[in-house]
Amino acid sequence: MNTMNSTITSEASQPDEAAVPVQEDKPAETVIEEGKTVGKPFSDNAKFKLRDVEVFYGESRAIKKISLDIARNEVIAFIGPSGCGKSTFLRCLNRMNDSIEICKVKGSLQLDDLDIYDNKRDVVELRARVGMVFQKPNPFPKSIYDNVAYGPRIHGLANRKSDLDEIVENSLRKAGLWEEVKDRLDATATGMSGGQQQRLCIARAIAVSPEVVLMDEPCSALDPIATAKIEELIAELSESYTIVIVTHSMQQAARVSHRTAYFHLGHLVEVNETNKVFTSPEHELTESYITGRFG
Ligand SMILES: Nc1ncnc2c1ncn2[C@@H]1O[C@H](COP(=O)(O)OP(=O)(O)OP(=O)(O)O)[C@@H](O)[C@H]1O
Repeated sequence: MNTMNSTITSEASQPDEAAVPVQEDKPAETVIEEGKTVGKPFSDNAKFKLRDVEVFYGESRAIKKISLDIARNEVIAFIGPSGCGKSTFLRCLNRMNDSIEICKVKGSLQLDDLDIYDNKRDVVELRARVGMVFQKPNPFPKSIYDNVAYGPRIHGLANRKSDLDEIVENSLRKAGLWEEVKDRLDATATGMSGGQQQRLCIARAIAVSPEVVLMDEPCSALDPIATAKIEELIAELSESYTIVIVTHSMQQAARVSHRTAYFHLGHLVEVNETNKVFTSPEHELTESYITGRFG
């Protein structure tokens, strides 16, 4: 476990190091010990080993000494109130935060034995291993085929057209989209429904054979039927990939994930088997959140 540098009393948007009173509808004496996460944050089969991770936006510390393992082929859900740092932490896993100039990441972040933040790291290669699907479907304004073929082309994964065709077909099949689009691969992707576009983005992400797929609220722009399709897909994909999903829906976390991580004010408060988090959480802040007392 990590060193515990300070003790911070819960609640929102206060200066980092201050101990501040909680709001009335929150547990009165709840404290979060920095760097201390209850439950089972570590694994014997880690794909990611993340230790004492801190993320700063300028002077403001958005992630506070988080340590966590993410296991191979697990689906882990990140949940917590708005602004608690779920997306910020997720984006560290493939250095998506690099594009934000004021953002600085500290600590040790390893993918297998590779230091993700090594200065010499090829970020394009890293993102091929750790793909990402965003909140809003963001297909390129190109054909369905070219969206999926884009990554394999830039990474030189296919020498012949027939190889590329095969990658495109397999990726669309894995994303549960092949039957719907096989007769219109040349049609523009932006003409598809929102749910189809999101499955296309998943096909695009898996076309470069990533080991990990990060999903940042992938269903928040979708209707319940499209959401159900993506959730089925997550279950199928978890046989081949490690999946990290940020979600505001506790029902979704309960349906799709093996472990759930509860974030609060930049701390990782609790990580446990999903069933345990939702039936008998160990930390009172987790309990307050899942019972709807705040969030
Ligand atoms: N680009 C940025 N510049 C400055 N501060 C940022 C930036 N992105 C996020 N933050 C801040 O970092 C903290 C964590 O934000 P983040 O988006 O990671 O939280 P979240 O839990 O994913 O929230 P939500 O559920 O609302 O998407 C917040 O205080 C937020 O205001």
